[in-house]
Amino acid sequence: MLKALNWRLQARRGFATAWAKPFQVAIDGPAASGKSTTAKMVAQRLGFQYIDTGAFYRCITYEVLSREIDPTDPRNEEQISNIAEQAHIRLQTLFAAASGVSKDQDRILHSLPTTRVFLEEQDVSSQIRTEHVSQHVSAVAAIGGVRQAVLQKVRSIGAQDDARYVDGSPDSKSSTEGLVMDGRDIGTVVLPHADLKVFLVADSRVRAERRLLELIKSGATPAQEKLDIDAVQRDLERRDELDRTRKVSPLMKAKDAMELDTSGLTIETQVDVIVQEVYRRRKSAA
Ligand SMILES: Nc1ncnc2c1ncn2[C@@H]1O[C@H](COP(=O)(O)OP(=O)(O)O)[C@@H](O)[C@H]1O
Ligand SMILES: Nc1ccn([C@H]2C[C@H](O)[C@@H](COP(=O)(O)OP(=O)(O)O)O2)c(=O)n1
Repeated sequence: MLKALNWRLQARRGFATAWAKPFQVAIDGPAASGKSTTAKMVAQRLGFQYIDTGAFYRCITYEVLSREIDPTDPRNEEQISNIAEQAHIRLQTLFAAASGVSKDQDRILHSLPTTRVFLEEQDVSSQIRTEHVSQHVSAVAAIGGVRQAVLQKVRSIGAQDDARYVDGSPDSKSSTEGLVMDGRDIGTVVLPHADLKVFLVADSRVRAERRLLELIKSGATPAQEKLDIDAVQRDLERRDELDRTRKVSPLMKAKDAMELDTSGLTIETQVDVIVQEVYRRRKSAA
């Protein structure tokens, strides 16, 4: 009843002002399945806010490694949890000018929104994406105290009651209309009542090829990073195993999530499937 009234109001006043609770899209899945690329594009197409929860775990890992603390030693768990609790992390997503719908993968990637990540107001966007951080992040993310601290930080963004962490896009309506959040436990723990839950999967060889291409494009030559396709695939599978088997909020598909295998899909198609599903659910809730 209340929902129907809201949707009628929406028709008259526009989506941004009518719906008090933003439409929540939760995207989970294993490493390099396409979560962040898809989530950013969905957010851009719908004018929604985008929150990369993996960035929080990466920032904490970066800080832990900078202090030369071993994240795999259980004796360090309390110290690492304290670092997580005290860390001030802020995301700033900059949306590109409306690019319309394109089928050209390079053009699509070029017009992707960019997320800058600040740790204690220092821009650490590139430092948190190194292989060194990637190799240790699953161990840090498995610590209960770290998950508790990150959960608190990202939930407060999801509830829209703390603007400190996300500056949002230059388009202010994006933070009120809806929200796309990606990670490992968004549909199961962070946003259990999300309006749409998506679980992205892809063959591990395909994911390794994509990740390798991404690393090469970012300037890391295979020789520098000692990378080859088998090593990248092994590392992705090792991280997935750690993420799936940890005790606290492991990576898993929520019962009510829609599974999407991106192995044979173009980026444009996977974005389109989700955007159409958001439209369909909005319509049926009206
Ligand atoms: N359908 C697709 N076809 C080709 N490349 C893709 C596809 N989906 C994602 N990618 C690429 O794969 C890489 C990993 O995607 P990303 O979104 O970073 O994954 P995740 O956030 O799940 O780790 C990126 O370089 C991205 O551009
Ligand atoms: N909600 C989340 C998000 C990320 N994590 C963990 C698991 C991942 O190994 C790391 C990094 O996540 P991120 O999404 O940045 O990693 P990939 O881009 O998929 O390689 O953080 C998590 O446990 N829960």
